Amino acid sequence: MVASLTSSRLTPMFFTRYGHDDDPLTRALAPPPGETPAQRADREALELASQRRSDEIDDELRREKETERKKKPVKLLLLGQSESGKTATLKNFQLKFAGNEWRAERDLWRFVIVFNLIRNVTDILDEMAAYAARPALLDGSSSESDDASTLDSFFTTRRSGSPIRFKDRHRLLRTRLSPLRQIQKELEGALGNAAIEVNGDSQPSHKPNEFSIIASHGWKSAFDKLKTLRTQPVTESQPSMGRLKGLEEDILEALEDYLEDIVSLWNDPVVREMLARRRTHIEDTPGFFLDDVRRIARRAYVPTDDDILRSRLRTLGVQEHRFVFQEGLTKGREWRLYDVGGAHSSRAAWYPYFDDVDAIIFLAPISCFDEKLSEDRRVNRLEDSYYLWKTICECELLKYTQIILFLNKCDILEAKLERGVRVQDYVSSYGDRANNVATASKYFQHHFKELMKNNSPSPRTFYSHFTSVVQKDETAKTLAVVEESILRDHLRRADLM
Ligand SMILES: Nc1nc2c(ncn2[C@@H]2O[C@H](COP(=O)(O)OP(=O)(O)OP(=O)(O)O)[C@@H](O)[C@H]2O)c(=O)[nH]1
Ligand SMILES: [Mg+2]
Repeated sequence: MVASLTSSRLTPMFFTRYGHDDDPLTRALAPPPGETPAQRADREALELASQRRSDEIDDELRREKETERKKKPVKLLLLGQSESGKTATLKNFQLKFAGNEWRAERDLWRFVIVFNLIRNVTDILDEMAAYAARPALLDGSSSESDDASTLDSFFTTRRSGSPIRFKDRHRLLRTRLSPLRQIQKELEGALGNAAIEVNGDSQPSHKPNEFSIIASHGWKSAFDKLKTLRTQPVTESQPSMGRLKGLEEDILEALEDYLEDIVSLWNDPVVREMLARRRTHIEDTPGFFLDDVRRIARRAYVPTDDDILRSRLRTLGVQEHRFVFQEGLTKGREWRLYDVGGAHSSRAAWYPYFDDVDAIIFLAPISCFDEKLSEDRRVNRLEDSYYLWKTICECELLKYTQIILFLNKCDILEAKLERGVRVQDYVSSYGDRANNVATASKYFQHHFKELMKNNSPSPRTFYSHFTSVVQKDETAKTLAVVEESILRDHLRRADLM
């Protein structure tokens, strides 16, 4: 190198000032004057030995760096509005990559599933009561006066001139099933704040501080609480500790006692008609288990993977889940998944996590084009997803972070369109495109892609997947692709550091 520089570029002046003989380093490295052949051999042997040692140290440093690189946890943030499927995606990660933890928690999910089932029942009872209170409004004729206003007598209403009449059996069902409300309350107490859904403007009265970092609310903390309650001995000073055992027994007895009534309520044509008139698609709501009541209301019931994926416990604040992957490309490596609460009140807690994540999975439920946010009934859910997506794409702090979009709830979208709900009635720009799942999902995907392109601070790749994250086999395939893509970025980042 020096030779070529010497011949082609350096000036005579350079040689005058920095000639080899004058260079201090050259002088220091030069053999001592008058060195004998034996001294020279000793010196060269010494130099060789120190070179070998230096190479060994370099190798050691390289190995240490490689080990560090392999050990560095992969950090993944799950974002999206409430009920978009973030926690369900996290469950799929655990199911596919960390089966031991998944199996260890299986029996605890029973509490959540039974809680969801009981809430399905009390939701129907609430709908009946609400309908009884305001039947005329619901049929679009506010002037209509009905001949009954309470469920205790009967209620009637009119649609296409045909009255609905609730009979004594409905009153009886309502009375007999009302003790389930107490069990629901106790389960809410055992599972914590995550069990309390926000509806409309109403907030839970004991609303927690949702802005704390790693807020202790969600499935993880609910299960920690259950585990403690389950293992603690009953003592007089701590009578509450034995409550879980008592609660478990109460639940099992109640489910056996009320099984036939629950089935009757759900299969009753008059109740179904009332739900239809109230436009309450209870079968599309999160944590719907009424079709499985005979399977679930048994002592021997063990939750299946599908049941767990379909169960619902909302997340508040941000929850960190650490798994050492037992499968996949990153087997042996720790992943830290941050599952956030998607409701408006939880969103301020997201920001501190943007700084140091390898990737984001953004969940956009595309079935919800005709729905409103539960925490703010004025806001269309699809519009809210677009808005959130745009905010994430334009964030400077996330400029170099890989963002993967899951266009989720495709199964519900398909069912909805087959039921005759028309996208164009809610999304005017949809025009007269075909009202089927393939066309609609592509249309929504295009909109998300455009938002990313137009709002990212610098060009980035648009990664997207059509998902129904309650379908575990399909989701497992998607997650394998996602794992590879995140790992690639993660290693690139680790190399840069
Ligand atoms: N049918 C269907 N249900 C889904 C899908 N994704 C999620 N769900 C269900 O929707 C409900 C809500 O999902 P979660 O994963 O709890 O939603 P989240 O985004 O974590 O909601 P927050 O914790 O409130 O922010 C659960 O009962 C899920 O089982 C889907 O693709 N299809
Ligand atoms: Mg959640």
